[in-house]
Amino acid sequence: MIKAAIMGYGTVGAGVYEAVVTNQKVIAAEIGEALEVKRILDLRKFPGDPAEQLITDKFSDIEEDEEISLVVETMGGTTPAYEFVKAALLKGKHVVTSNKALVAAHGTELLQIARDKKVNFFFEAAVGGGIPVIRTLGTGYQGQVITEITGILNGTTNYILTRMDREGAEFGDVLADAQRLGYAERNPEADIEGHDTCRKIAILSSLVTGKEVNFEDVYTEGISKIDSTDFRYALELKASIKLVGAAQFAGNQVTVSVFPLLVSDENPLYAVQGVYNGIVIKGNLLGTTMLYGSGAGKLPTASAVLADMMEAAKHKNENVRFGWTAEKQAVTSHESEKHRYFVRLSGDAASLAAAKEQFEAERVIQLPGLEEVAIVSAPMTEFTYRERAAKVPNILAMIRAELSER
Ligand SMILES: NC(=O)C1=CN([C@@H]2O[C@H](COP(=O)(O)OP(=O)(O)OC[C@H]3O[C@@H](n4cnc5c(N)ncnc54)[C@H](OP(=O)(O)O)[C@@H]3O)[C@@H](O)[C@H]2O)C=CC1
Ligand SMILES: N[C@@H](CC=O)C(=O)O
Repeated sequence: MIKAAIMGYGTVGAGVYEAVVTNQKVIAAEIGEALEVKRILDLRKFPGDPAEQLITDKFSDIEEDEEISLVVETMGGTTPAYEFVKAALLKGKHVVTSNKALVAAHGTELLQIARDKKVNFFFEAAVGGGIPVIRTLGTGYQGQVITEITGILNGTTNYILTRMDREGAEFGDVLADAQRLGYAERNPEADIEGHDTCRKIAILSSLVTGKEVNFEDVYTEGISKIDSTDFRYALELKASIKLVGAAQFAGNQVTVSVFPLLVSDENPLYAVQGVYNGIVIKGNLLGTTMLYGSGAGKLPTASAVLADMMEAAKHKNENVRFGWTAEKQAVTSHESEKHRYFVRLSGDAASLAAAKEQFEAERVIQLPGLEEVAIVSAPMTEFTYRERAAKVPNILAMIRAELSER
């Protein structure tokens, strides 16, 4: 019998408990013994909950319990998650977490402690919710060179953008729905301003390079400036707007950034709607693949946590080779990245003339009833865009664009 503890009985933690109880027969058949949750750490009491008797508010009840060999961390944030996870690993317990803030900030150290202690530190649920992207990167892509990852990695923002696009819904209303459905972070600014996507693409990039990609080196823009007029233009361009984390790997040249992207209906990410995530991975042998599935929510996320628990149970006495080393991976400035740019301008002739010239405009879009105009630029680097934009008066907004030339 494997005895586990869950730290944090919120959306994901409760999902993990439910998954372990509901699927106990399947789990036992697969790992050859029963998996039981012995303790749950939370500050609240949960009267009437099926797990009520397991709740404790003392971490020492888990840390000091030698029967507990597997700890799941689903509290979120880094304090006290870092302290508790480190202590559990140092006690020789396996740790599974869904907490990307923890993994991005302290993953390097925690992976090393796990290696030293011959236990495992797994975090499948930290990226892509229920999508097994981390294990797929580690096993399914073995032996080939990964050149690019572009992913919709945040369920909350994709849910918000989809409803703004499809229903013309207001940003604030749909954010409240995402919170009610358990998709959003405790502080939803982490979703909206792109910080959550930033941590996720930094984690994926660290896994690809085998070195630590510091999330603080990742250029990050969120979706708070996207408005309903942007979606009117997107419709005209047969496109939609997605928040993406994008990384390119060319030898030791690595660029990683997060930004809203106009994607045409020919791009596989266009079809990724609602809380779903889609992660396009390019490899030198396989070409392009896309992983797709629920990016947030109670049971989809619990499914990824449970898979990690099973993997730890199958490797009780060994550390599975996984993660990255303490070597730092330099991240090249995002100014070298090349895009097309969708640029909105106030409608005066001088602005439009300057924009057409500076951005080598491939398209000009004038929508009825708007006292403004927009262009789609030729491809150019961020550096060139910024230099040229300084010469164009009255730019209202800019969104990077992945549009075909039709
Ligand atoms: N929700 C989702 O869809 C997904 C979430 N994640 C990640 O999983 C983690 C958990 O998310 P989620 O379940 O949504 O968050 P919740 O806020 O729903 O749950 C966190 C739980 O941990 C408890 N908690 C917080 N601090 C402590 C503490 N010091 N001691 C004991 N209990 C504590 C909270 O209690 P209280 O409420 O009383 O503070 C709450 O019950 C986060 O890192 C998140 O980023 C990853 C993938 C998807
Ligand atoms: N807030 C996150 C939760 C999962 O990681 C999201 O919306 O994707």
